[in-house]
Amino acid sequence: MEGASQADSYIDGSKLPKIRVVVRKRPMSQKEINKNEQDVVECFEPQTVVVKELKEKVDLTKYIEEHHFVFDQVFDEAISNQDFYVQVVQPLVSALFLGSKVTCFAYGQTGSGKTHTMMGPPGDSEHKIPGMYLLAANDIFALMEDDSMSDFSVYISFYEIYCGKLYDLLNGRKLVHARENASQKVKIMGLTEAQITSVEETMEVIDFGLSSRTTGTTAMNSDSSRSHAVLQIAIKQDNGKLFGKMSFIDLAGSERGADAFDSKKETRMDGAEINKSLLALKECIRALDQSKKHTPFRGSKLTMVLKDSFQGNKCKTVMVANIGPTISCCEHTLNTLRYADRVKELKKENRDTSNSLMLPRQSNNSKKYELKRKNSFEGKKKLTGMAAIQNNMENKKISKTNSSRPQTAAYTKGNLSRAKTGIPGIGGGPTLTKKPKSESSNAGLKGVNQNRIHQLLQNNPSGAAATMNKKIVHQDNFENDIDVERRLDANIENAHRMRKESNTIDTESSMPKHSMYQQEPASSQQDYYIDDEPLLETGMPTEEPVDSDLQDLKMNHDKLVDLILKEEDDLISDHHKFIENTINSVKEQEKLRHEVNLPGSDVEDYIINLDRLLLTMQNGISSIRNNISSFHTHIKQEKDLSSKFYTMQMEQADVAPDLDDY
Ligand SMILES: Nc1ncnc2c1ncn2[C@@H]1O[C@H](COP(=O)(O)OP(=O)(O)OP(=O)(O)O)[C@@H](O)[C@H]1O
Repeated sequence: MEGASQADSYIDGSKLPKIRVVVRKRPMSQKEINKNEQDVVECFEPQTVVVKELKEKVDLTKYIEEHHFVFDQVFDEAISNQDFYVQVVQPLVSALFLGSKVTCFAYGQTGSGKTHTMMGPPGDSEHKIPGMYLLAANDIFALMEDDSMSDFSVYISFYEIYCGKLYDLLNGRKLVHARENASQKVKIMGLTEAQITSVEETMEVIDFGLSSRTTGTTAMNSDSSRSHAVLQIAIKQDNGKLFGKMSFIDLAGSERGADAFDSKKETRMDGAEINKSLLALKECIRALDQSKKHTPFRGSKLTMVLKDSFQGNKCKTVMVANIGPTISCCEHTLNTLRYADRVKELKKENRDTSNSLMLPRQSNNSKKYELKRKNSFEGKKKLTGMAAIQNNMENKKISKTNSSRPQTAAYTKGNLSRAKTGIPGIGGGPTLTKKPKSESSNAGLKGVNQNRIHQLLQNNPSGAAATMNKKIVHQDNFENDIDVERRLDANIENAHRMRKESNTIDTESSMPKHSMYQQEPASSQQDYYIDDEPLLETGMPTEEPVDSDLQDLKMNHDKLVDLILKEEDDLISDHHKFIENTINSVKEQEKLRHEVNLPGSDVEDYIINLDRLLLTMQNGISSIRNNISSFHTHIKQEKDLSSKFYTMQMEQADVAPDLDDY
């Protein structure tokens, strides 16, 4: 993307397809370079990615099998976050201001670059490379300055889905529950939604959420690769009505699905849940892509809370498949690409072999939409961002640790003035003056029109970062050291060379030069989706195990895991109710005891009432203990089923056909 001007790159949000699937390859890490690992992934922009898998025959000779995939767009290791944003996420921001619900998923194995893409690499505020969250926030607040948006406000929520449960990252990781209301809308009860008015506040809030994400109480749930992180930015009218919503989902490591059959119960539970949610996600996106009447959003908590992002013509979704480059992650890379490929099967006519973008780059079509302006919402909050969150938490007397979170120098308010952030693009943009409400409300019943969005995004502040591309690429690295810079430079040069050299894919020349490699005849390899069966043991969310007995076992196991997770939820809420009832009962008993001591009291009446109260308590205890016992039985069954599954799978692997049979 070097050299592409912002104007050339602008993609009109109204022209976006419902689903886009893009691939982003990360560069080699220093560790991988030190280990002399091979780079086995080649991206042929704009749409093709080729993975060279090293295989072994029974006679131990090695050969390469090439896997070709085609997506809406692929990006190699040379792409910076800024350029990636302009190509992939900025069109979503444009669609957001047309009133769409837009969603960006980052999918891939642990360490493939999901967080790097969404959050940017770790770094102090001076040298922080922004990820998609902040780049989008930057544009959102630039667009919010438009006169037509004066009666709208921006809200942010940030939560995590771990083992089928929702945790509010802006409220001390408090457990919250999703409920479907009478009009079948899914609401997360009690989820913190903070009003934000600037990029700086957005940064503070995200940073706060992330700090509570990494301070989990157990080693297991503090591992971010085991949970999905959902960041939602909502634009609401002043009367509280939702106008548009942008959701970023940093998905759990895709390889975690394989943990469904681990030896530890905890690991199995969340492995099964991750597996289930990634499968359900794929089905929901496919349903959206194919405009199906039924969307199976009830398949998992993840898809349930994102229900409104899967329905309606205005929903726009981008799935980013992050992949690693090396031979050691080859299997996971293939699984990621297969998953992404199934999310949206590109129709033949969309498989572009030319070098042009599939998407229209610019539109003159100015689509206007009508919005009713209503009187100011009286209950509008005064406090915004972190101040609102902290105020809220203080009011609720939430744990000390959260409210007294140490502010890092980088994110302390005041340190974050636009001019000082050091974030490429923030501070360099045009100054847009916001008209007073009375003036803008004379403007009529309009929102931001497409031409205006185009104009603002073209000139947007983050566009200033285009001039810093080289710096960004250098800083988008692992250890920020000189070696890594050199390596990245070399990688970038390589990528450019490859791009130039390869309008057609030459299997022979693009094969890694290594003595152990022996080229297998490229017979079937021109075709796509070679060796495309899902493999259970790989960690790829699995659809159907190879054998029907295994399939039955897996289905039963899934059901049992669902049941256990439900039992856990029910037990916690039943226990809560029991405690409340017990407190009331104790108060009543205390009253009875007081009354029976008064002169002339009816002792027989006292005994009857006491018996009633004790019986109710006893029934409560028995009911909870029965549920505990049934829970233990299911846990045992799940363990047996899991080891039976594992044994059968191993047996099947033993009798797997010889490679030569293919
Ligand atoms: N495009 C990139 N350019 C430079 N470095 C990258 C890129 N993508 C990823 N990295 C680096 O690779 C390492 C792993 O990336 P990251 O933490 O984003 O992976 P992840 O998929 O989010 O893993 P997890 O699931 O564990 O959160 C990090 O050091 C990150 O900075």
